[in-house]
Amino acid sequence: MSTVVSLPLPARRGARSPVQRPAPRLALLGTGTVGSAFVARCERLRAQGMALPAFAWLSNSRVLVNGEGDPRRAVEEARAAPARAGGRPPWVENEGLRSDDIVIDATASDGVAGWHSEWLARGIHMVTANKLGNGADLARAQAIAAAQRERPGVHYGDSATVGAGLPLLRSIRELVAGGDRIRMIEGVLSGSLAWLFDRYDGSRAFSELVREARDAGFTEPDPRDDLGGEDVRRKLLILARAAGVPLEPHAVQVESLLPEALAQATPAQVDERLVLLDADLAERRRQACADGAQLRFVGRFDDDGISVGLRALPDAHPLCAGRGTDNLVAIGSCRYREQPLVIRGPGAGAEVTAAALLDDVLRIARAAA
Ligand SMILES: NC(=O)C1=CN([C@@H]2O[C@H](COP(=O)(O)OP(=O)(O)OC[C@H]3O[C@@H](n4cnc5c(N)ncnc54)[C@H](O)[C@@H]3O)[C@@H](O)[C@H]2O)C=CC1
Ligand SMILES: N[C@@H](CC=O)C(=O)O
Repeated sequence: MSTVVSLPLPARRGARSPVQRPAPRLALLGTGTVGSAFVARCERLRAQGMALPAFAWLSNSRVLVNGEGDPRRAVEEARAAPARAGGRPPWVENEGLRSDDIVIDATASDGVAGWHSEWLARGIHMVTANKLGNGADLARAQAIAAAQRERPGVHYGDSATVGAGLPLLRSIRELVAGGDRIRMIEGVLSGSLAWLFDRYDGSRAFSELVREARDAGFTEPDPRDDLGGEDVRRKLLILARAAGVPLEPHAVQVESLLPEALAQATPAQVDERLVLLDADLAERRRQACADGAQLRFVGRFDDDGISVGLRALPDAHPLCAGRGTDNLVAIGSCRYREQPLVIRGPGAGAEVTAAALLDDVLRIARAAA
């Protein structure tokens, strides 16, 4: 298998009717926890007879590899490639994509998210686990929405970005399309923090659990994005914007769990500084237990504002009912005025996220057929 230099359009074989278009192909960015699980799922289902678009190429920050052979071997090759010293990412010069192809963003890269609207404008479908498309600056989310309006047949699949594919975004969009108004969204939106506070019973240090959550693939590549509340901020922004409320990131009040020395650490220092979390969280847990409460990291959006932070909730509070990586989200609207609509289920992990990406790919492939 060789590194791709360029991808010219394949020669057309035989006669095609003028309306027949080449089959869409997949181009995967990111071969880490989520990207490699996506490829494994595709190839498992393909082996079981499911019709799926072929891979054109896969890329990470180091190399771009042709995916037309065995994509699992392409992932191994990409993951084993040596680090690159700076410069533009490997796919920028050589992407060779054509309209109707599907780019899957399984990176956490701000640079890649900056390309989403560009690909849509070129008629290339996007499927993303990366929240920095619709969950960062408002101007970027608006550019993505504008590109979709200008190319109505071109799809932006973002179900993996909130709840790792739980039917949260879909439900909000359908309620709004049906004339409803979303008045409130409240819940546990971080799978890793849900898992951490579910497990944190005082028998082990919080920092030890953070390492376990990271190794299990629940956290962001940099776990400070979870611990600092950034990940939940992004998800709340995505949900609020889907509800038709165009908020800027600074509108969200974020209570970070990070002590300053951990927030300022270099990536190489993060692991050793995780212990700095322990004393404060042990005290907050002790206080919560004394009050008959449990710690939950909660995001809330309503007419009064939007906030993210750690709350001590009474044991019987509905948001304490989640287990493991469960996200548990209540949506209040004009339709669901008395009792909120509640959506609960696993909200992090490579398998559920890869499945959400593939669901979006399949929706696009079906629409294109
Ligand atoms: N782990 C989870 O449960 C969930 C993760 N996500 C999202 O999935 C995304 C990926 O997460 P992980 O797989 O855990 O991260 P990871 O750190 O394991 O993998 C990231 C990959 O992106 C590649 N990459 C970075 N910059 C790049 C660039 N400019 N061009 C091409 N490739 C680039 C890296 O080389 C690496 O292969 C993140 O945005 C995360 O928020 C979303 C839902 C759930
Ligand atoms: N790090 C995220 C992964 C899914 O979005 C989380 O903990 O929920």
